[in-house]
Amino acid sequence: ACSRKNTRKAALHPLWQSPLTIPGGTRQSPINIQWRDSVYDPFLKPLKISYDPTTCLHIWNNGYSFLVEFDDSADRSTIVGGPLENKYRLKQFHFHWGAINDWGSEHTVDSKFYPAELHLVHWNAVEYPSFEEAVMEGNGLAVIGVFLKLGARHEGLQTLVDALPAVRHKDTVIEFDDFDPSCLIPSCPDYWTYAGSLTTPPLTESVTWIIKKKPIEVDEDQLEAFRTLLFTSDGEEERRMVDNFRPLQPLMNRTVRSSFR
Ligand SMILES: CC[C@H](C)CCC(=O)Nc1ccc(S(N)(=O)=O)cc1
Ligand SMILES: [Zn+2]
Repeated sequence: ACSRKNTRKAALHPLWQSPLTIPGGTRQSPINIQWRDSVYDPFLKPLKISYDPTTCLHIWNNGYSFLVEFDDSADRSTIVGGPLENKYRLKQFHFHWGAINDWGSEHTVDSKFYPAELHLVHWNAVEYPSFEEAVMEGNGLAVIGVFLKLGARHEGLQTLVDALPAVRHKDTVIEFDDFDPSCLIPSCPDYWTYAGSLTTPPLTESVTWIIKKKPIEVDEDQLEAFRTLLFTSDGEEERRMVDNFRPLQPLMNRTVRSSFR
């Protein structure tokens, strides 16, 4: 019998209609974080987070997730330290979640999925003139990942949840101000860090990932509120915004470092 040449085509993911792995990609995200394979790095500094709630601008549904965007025209909401060599400005934060609580996060820890994951997206405004340029550079972006687990109601998240009905459809936006996203970040300083990529197109390999070890707790109603959003615009046949996470990507030649023993 003839042996079928193993022509592994890049699988297409229904949500993004683009290759799951970038051809030639060596640092794609998300990945599974194998706790015992992570390497403690004593030279990692604590992450310093300084957000100004008055930089918060609006919430919008971009058809992949809902984003809260910030005024990044000055160094008013920034992070510095941790694995970073420069100060990075907060541009937006958004979430990824599942149709049910058994999955939804993009990263996994020892192959465990969380029901959702928060991404706070920052860009290197010291070295690059704009977010759009930083997106194309190896050290252009820094994304803090925070896992969400089912538990107590999160009061800080509730102000966001209350605004979601107003951005139910793709390309809807509402003004949203005076929100400090540091209320969504666990106080425990422990994190993992690795070199990765955006998890939606353009999938550029420009992200220093900082994944918090501790999750935050949210309740079932708050997760359900995420699932009432739609991928589709007003007037289109409704498709619920769920399972908006990218499949796990190969670790390849990377080490995940931990800030803790
Ligand atoms: C020209 C490109 C454009 C400007 C990029 C727009 C953008 O912000 N994309 C983005 C941001 C974060 C993530 S994630 N999920 O945190 O890895 C995925 C995609
Ligand atoms: Zn994301």
